[in-house]
Amino acid sequence: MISNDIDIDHWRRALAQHARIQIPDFLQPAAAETLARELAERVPWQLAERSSGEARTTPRGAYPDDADYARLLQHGYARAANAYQFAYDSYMLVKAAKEGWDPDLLVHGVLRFLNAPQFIAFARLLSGDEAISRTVLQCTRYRPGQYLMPHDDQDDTEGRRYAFVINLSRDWRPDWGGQLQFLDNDGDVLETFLPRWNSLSLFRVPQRHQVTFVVPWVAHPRHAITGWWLAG
Ligand SMILES: O=C(O)CCC(=O)C(=O)O
Ligand SMILES: [Fe+2]
Repeated sequence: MISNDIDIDHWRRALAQHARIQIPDFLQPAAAETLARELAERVPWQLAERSSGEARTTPRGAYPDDADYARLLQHGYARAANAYQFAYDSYMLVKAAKEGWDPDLLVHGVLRFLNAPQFIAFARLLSGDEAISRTVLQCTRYRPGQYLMPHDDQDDTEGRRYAFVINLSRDWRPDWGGQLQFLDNDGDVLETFLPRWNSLSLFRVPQRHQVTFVVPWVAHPRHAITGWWLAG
């Protein structure tokens, strides 16, 4: 599934030095194609948003209708003036696997693959973090008007060590928004990762970052498989 051509030593040094990297051509091309098609055509999306003041993901099979969706988005925008907000589409792979949802989807295999001993060994090698013991995962989709405001991914209960994003949308343009940006405490943008086709964005947690607002003229959604490497 993962490309055999990744220069692990190079990326290990870059990650140790910068705490964030973007590896191009991460998956083998056929795997990237297959997963991209699945995200575009088969994944039954849920809406993740925070307009009530708490993170919520719509239950399986209960994506809001157009009117409810528009209302939720507008509530989120109104509250975004003063509070942390986000709105994006998600498919909760860990929960889906636990509860046996949609067994025909190939993305379940990605969760298994990214938790196999060989992959955990790869994660430890790349990061130098021997405490990494498992991977949690979700599929994500960002459409026009969706976004994820600045946050740092710190989660004391889960033990997140690294965050990663496998980007599966083609030919992403910088004017489309949907960029992963790293921020300092003054609000300056330290670095921007365009969600490039088949790249792996990988960064140490905690770090302040955001996914910028996706513009109305975007040609297609921003699809990704994203997750964390956890300790313990
Ligand atoms: O999709 C991305 O580029 C980053 C997503 C993210 O920061 C998150 O889900 O916490
Ligand atoms: Fe994040």
